[in-house]
Amino acid sequence: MADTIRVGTRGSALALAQTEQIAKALGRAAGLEVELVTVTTQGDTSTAALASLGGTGVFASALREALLAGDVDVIVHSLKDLPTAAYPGLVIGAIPRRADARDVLVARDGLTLDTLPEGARVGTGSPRRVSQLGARRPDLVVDPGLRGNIDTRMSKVGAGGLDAIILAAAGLDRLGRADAVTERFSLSDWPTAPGQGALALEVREERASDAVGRALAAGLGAIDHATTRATVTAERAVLAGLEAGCAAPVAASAMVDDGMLFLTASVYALDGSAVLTASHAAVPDSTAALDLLAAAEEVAQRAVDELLAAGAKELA
Ligand SMILES: NCc1[nH]cc(CCC(=O)O)c1CC(=O)O
Repeated sequence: MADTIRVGTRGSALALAQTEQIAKALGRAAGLEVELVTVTTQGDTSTAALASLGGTGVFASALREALLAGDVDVIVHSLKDLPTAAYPGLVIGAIPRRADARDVLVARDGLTLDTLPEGARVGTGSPRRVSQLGARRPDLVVDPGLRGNIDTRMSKVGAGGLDAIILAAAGLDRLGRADAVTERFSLSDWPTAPGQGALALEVREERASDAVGRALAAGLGAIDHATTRATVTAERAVLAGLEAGCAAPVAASAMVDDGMLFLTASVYALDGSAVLTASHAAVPDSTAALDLLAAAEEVAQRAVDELLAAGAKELA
């Protein structure tokens, strides 16, 4: 490894924006130069439905091959697009502080979910969002074909034939497009995808032990955010525990407040006709602070047990 860290990223505007931001912070923390290397993935070039390409994992695999081959030293993922299974030879080196985990509505004429007229067309390709829309506004028409980068999706609103689309707040915020948002949904009644709004920096398990390798390890440690790591660990453990494929309608939202960890997880029937929700908390005892990572696994297990007992498999 030279004394430049090569950071692998997808080539979409959002991927480049978020990788640039975090790579700069990593370089500063490590005291090293950073260089962005764009890796094209099948998920970017194909217009086929994500599910037919093997799910959101298509975004990760080309990056991971470049990392394993030594073409880059670190890769940056949107955590919600990263499959929960461990990848041989690679580890998550850092999970930085999470951005806004909420979903937002981008609608014509300042409309909100409550004020969209009956029969309005709302675009989203996410099964979770389709289910949530069906539960909240069964009278709306969902256009499930919405794919492509964020600019393409936003151009469909208004003159493009859709009345609204639903997107992740984090993506719009990182691209500087928050001005287009007409409503931010509260996480308590519209929980979002496990890991939404968080990034993961992945590295090779076998670290270089030279000065640059040590500086990279120190930099990763400095940008890692323990609270985010705990909350996304809880959320992703729900996904793994339900043995849900990445396209399954599962939402999970965890938070740490005053040393306690709270988790709410929901599983949806695709048509929005039913939803199962489990909420659990881990509270420290009077003698010791919570081990947040252990608590994350433990609350997730309780939520999964409750959801499975309530029939989540039959729904999802
Ligand atoms: N599904 C694609 C995807 N993956 C990550 C984000 C951006 C937000 C994030 O970091 O969670 C988006 C766009 C979206 O869902 O609107």
